[in-house]
Amino acid sequence: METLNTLTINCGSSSLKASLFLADGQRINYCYRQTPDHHGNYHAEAFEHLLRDLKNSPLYASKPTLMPTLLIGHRFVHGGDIAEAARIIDASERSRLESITHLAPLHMPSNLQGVDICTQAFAHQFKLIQVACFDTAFHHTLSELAYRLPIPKALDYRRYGFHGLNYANIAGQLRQHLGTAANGHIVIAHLGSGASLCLIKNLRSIDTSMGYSPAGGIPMATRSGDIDPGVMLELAKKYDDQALSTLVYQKMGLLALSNGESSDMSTLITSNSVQAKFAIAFFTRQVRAAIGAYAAKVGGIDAIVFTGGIGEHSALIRSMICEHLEFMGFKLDIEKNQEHATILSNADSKPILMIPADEEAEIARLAHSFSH
Ligand SMILES: Nc1ncnc2c1ncn2[C@@H]1O[C@H](COP(=O)(O)OP(=O)(O)O)[C@@H](O)[C@H]1O
Ligand SMILES: CC(=O)OP(=O)(O)O
Ligand SMILES: [Mg+2]
Repeated sequence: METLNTLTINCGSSSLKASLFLADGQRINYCYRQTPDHHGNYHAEAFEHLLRDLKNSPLYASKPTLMPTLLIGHRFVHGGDIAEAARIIDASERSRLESITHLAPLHMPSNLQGVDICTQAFAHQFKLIQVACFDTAFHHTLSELAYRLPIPKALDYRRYGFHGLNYANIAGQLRQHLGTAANGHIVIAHLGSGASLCLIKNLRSIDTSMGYSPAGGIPMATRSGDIDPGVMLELAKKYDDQALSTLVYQKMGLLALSNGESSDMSTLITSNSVQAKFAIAFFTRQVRAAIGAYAAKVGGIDAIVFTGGIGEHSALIRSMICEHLEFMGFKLDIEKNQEHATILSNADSKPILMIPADEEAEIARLAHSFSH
């Protein structure tokens, strides 16, 4: 396969992460943070910073006579009903993606904007190949028991599941850490600004906490996760569509549980307030409950993997989640947990791992399949 310079773009709900994978094997990472409780177009400023930084990157270092090809892989949080992990972004794919934008309003508008910004910034200097890589694709292995919602089939809503690019990348690394045990029942807890869990078996998704949209599942920075449909019915009487969407995606979760103090976990951890402690206790209890539910569904789980900004960096949150999981055979090693080691568990515990999220590596791998 021809190796091309590849740029990956990943708009998270609190960040813009990009990586440049250069043809010579070099990798350069870029990360720009923003508060997730902004309205509307909140990745625009981050894109400006990225373009400025890319101007000074090795991408522009050589001056070839022919127009070089640049492969750009974009993380698209929602892929809709298609099973492919990635697609070339042509006019028809673009309009298909536009038609499902409302299903992930914190991500999809920025995902599409990223494509336009890249076209404007690079099309005059590079031959562009832009590829959409889908978070939903990893969950196409879910059985009907896992993807059906308890509503009439004719309504045609299902569980899609998200964070799949990171789950796929982690699944690809598990054999190296666990050997054949990697084929067991493993819960991956992706705890970032958006948060979800995935139960895998034979390295494939068999259940996941997010549902039809990335608003479902466990509570997140500003999203509630699953709540009583009766509450939604009451809220629908009080708010119009736009206000209700803003409430559900931007004003709930940790931000609401901490009575508005912060949606950011590291800020909550450093706070001494009662409401910050309450939000943390609520979050960790819900993550633990999701792990327990998966264990009960399949008769026990063999390993737990923490990933995502919180899962990677917070020893406190990991220890609060694992505190009551000893009965399932999971015990953290206090020192390894503090050191953020890859294997966090005690010698007499089932494996507990920490694997950094690297959606970019998976995006680059998928994009490369379109390089010729
Ligand atoms: N050292 C830390 N301790 C606790 N939380 C942290 C730490 N570092 C990052 N986080 C949290 O990780 C979250 C962001 O995770 P990330 O996966 O980067 O989000 P996203 O991809 O959705 O933008 C924020 O809540 C942030 O506070
Ligand atoms: C799907 C999702 O919520 O992604 P992120 O955690 O990057 O916001
Ligand atoms: Mg993310």
